[in-house]
Amino acid sequence: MRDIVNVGEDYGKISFGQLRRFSLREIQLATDHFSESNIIGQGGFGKVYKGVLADNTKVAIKRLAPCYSPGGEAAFQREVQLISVAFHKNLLQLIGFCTTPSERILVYPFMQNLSVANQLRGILINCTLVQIFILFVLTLVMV
Ligand SMILES: Nc1ncnc2c1ncn2[C@@H]1O[C@H](COP(=O)(O)OP(=O)(O)OP(=O)(O)O)[C@@H](O)[C@H]1O
Repeated sequence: MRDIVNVGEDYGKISFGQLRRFSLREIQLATDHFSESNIIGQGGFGKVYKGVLADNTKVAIKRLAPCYSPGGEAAFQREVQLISVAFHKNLLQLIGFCTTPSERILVYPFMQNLSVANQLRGILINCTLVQIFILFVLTLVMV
């Protein structure tokens, strides 16, 4: 049986499954008030923060970028609805969400591998840039 959560006049009634609804205060405490030092990634949806909940659970907190609107609200509803009904062994299960007039946030389990993969991608890009720079300098020296 799915919970129907009324999240405000703008949203209407949305089915969110068995998701936990977090208060903004809980999210702020988990991320140390969205501290820059807790940013672990940036996706099309917005910034992703590492967080620790009151029960010590490590989470990844996706904060919808304000500039994502006007499509942002619809995208948020779609993402929450789709993820709340999608159960698959390869799909990261959404823990919960937080929504206020100014914030739309998704809470996922923290995956160390995802974060490491992102860091490796950054290192790889940096290495490629260094290689291009070295090739450029060598070309200048040889000409
Ligand atoms: N659950 C998670 N645990 C750890 N790190 C995560 C988690 N989710 C996202 N991240 C980090 O945040 C980054 C951005 O993730 P996000 O899912 O927002 O965007 P994306 O994977 O680039 O795809 P999209 O195109 O949907 O935005 C990832 O590359 C990863 O480093």
